[in-house]
Amino acid sequence: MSVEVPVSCRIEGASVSEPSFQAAIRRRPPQVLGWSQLAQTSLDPEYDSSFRGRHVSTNHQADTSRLALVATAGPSRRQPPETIDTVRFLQAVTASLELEEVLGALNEFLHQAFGHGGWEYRGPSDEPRLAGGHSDRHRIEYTLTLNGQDLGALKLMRGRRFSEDDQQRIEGLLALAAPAIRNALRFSHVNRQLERDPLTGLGNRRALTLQGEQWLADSVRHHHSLSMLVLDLDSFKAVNDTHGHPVGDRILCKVAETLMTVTRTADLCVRLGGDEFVVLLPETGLDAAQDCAERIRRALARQFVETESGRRVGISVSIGAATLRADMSLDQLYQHADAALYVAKQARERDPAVTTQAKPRAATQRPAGRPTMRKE
Ligand SMILES: Nc1nc2c(ncn2[C@@H]2O[C@H](COP(=O)(O)OP(=O)(O)OP(=O)(O)O)[C@@H](O)[C@H]2O)c(=O)[nH]1
Repeated sequence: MSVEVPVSCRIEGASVSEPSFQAAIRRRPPQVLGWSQLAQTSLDPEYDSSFRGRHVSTNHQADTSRLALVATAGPSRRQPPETIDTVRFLQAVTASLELEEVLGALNEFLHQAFGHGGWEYRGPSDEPRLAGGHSDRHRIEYTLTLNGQDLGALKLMRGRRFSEDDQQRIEGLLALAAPAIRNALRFSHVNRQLERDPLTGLGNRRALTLQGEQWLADSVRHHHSLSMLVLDLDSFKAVNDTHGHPVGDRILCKVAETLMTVTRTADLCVRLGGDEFVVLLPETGLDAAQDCAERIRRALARQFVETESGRRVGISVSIGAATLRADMSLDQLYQHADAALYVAKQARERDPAVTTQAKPRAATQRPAGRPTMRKE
């Protein structure tokens, strides 16, 4: 029986294969390994060349500041098992590509073997931090790397110290889990890219749908308000036509930057497409949403982009606001905000000095052909 099977069939297609990892596993065919064998699998110097160093950098010798091992309070009460079912372990950590689930499965195993009470994972770059259990006085932190690739850092905590034996065994399991963590990180990265507008770095329509549906359900469940702003730049076509698309692009980026500055971290700012943006405001009623819209409009009115010839191109925007009412879908919330935007645009066309966004009017209809929130 080969433990290569669950790894390759689960991971193939989602990431490149890891020949060194598979080669190492192939040399240890038995399903159940003793701890000493497992430690050798990952740490045997024979494998160092194929692994290009250890999968797991413990730093406990090189960098003691990363490792806060506190003196033991007494003898260990719980002995780790003498063997580990590597197939079951690999099946558990490769059963999902979701980082949270991979780390959950890993920590479940670690908990069974070492009885740690809590863990914290800090991913590389902008990965969210994940944690489980509770913090405790004895901590050990592993910096995870796989063939030189940063996989983040995992901190384990428990009420008694981690012995040298424990550390070696934990390293063995982390080494086995490293490819699964790497694949989950890639999956998470790809997913985030899919929800991002490449020009401005804001969320896109997909992000709005995913996050919006969740916030809408939360708002209904907890009777919280939820509001939406729909923004559309004024005469943006003329900006493009007069100054060229690169200047138009810089204006779109400036709008995104301003939205991120003016709104709260809890709000979601997305570029829906073209010169249209949406801000979703959780726990916000209509009055507060309109205040926010006015803050955005004023902030944008102070911004400009300078052309190569030194001309300053200002930014003008119309904004519609709407708040969630009973039985509204996300798309209906968008349509209400969009109707308010339409009123604001019309008012501005009649009188360019009109500044504020209009309230939604039930009777207001967009001309046919306007995109709905769901349309790609
Ligand atoms: N620079 C740039 N322009 C874009 C992009 N996407 C869409 N556009 C342009 O945005 C313009 C939007 O034009 P319209 O929808 O007519 O809007 P408008 O000129 O702002 O008109 P009003 O909304 O009525 O004030 C079009 O000229 C599109 O080509 C982009 O990524 N970059």
